[in-house]
Amino acid sequence: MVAHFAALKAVGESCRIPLQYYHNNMTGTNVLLEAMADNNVFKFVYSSSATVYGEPKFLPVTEEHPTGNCTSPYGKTKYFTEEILKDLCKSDKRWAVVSLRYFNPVGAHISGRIGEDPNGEPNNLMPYIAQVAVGRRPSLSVYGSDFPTHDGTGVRDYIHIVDLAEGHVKALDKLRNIAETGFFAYNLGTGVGYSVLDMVKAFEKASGKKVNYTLVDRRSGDVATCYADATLADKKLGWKAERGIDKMCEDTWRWQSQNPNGYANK
Ligand SMILES: CC(=O)N[C@H]1[C@@H](OP(=O)(O)OP(=O)(O)OC[C@H]2O[C@@H](n3ccc(=O)[nH]c3=O)[C@H](O)[C@@H]2O)O[C@H](CO)[C@@H](O)[C@@H]1O
Repeated sequence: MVAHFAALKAVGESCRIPLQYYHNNMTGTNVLLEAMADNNVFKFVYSSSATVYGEPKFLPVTEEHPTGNCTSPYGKTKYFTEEILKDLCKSDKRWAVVSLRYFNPVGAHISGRIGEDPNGEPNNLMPYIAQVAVGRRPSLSVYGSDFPTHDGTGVRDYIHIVDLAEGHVKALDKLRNIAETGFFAYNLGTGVGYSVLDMVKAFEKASGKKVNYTLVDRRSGDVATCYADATLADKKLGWKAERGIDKMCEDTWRWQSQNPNGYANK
């Protein structure tokens, strides 16, 4: 049996206060691991994040890149949890852990019925763009236009949520089929970086709507550029991202235009 740990990511992301981040993630990890061992479950997929790498020292970022120099408390919880899991695997050879380091998940299910509906004002780029396009918010604030990137705005590796889900299925298959134990980390990204303004343009094309924006100061903790080398996941899990930026925007727009208020007022 294989357990999945996505719930803790949701808990971490819904908390704004660093102490709560740490408390929820760290306490949750220990309680879960004990409960698993008590029930003879030693296989585990962990939802980690590219934020464990902090400000990239080289690009594209491989799994060999040093971790821990995180720029946010959220990133640190991901790093600390990975460290706990590595120690666990070293000290008890029964454990096999796959840590999936997500780059920037976006998009929605193709049906338009399952999508992202953050509470309050979105923190992340894609839901913000989608809410501006649908008329729910007047304008996007673009955080920083003086980064050393092709247009001055931050560059990220956006990955379609369905590709990400398929990465989990591959990770589960691997855990089911290997005799090997230990800690294994894989980047889940496309290997391509797009700027904030690239995303705005792609979304305008997919939706046919204007996305108004204003250039404002940088947001604290944001790095200039981050994108993955995802070849290890291809080699070891047989996974690679299949959906590009147009598909990410089309599917997000289908969800947002069919559900302008998210899951409310159906
Ligand atoms: C350091 C950190 O906590 N990173 C998290 C953050 O990544 P990250 O900060 O990269 O993701 P965002 O979607 O928030 O931002 C992407 C890019 O858009 C810009 N931007 C964002 C919002 C906005 O209103 N205006 C704007 O210009 C940002 O400056 C950045 O350049 O969210 C991801 C998706 O949940 C998480 O996986 C990451 O772990």
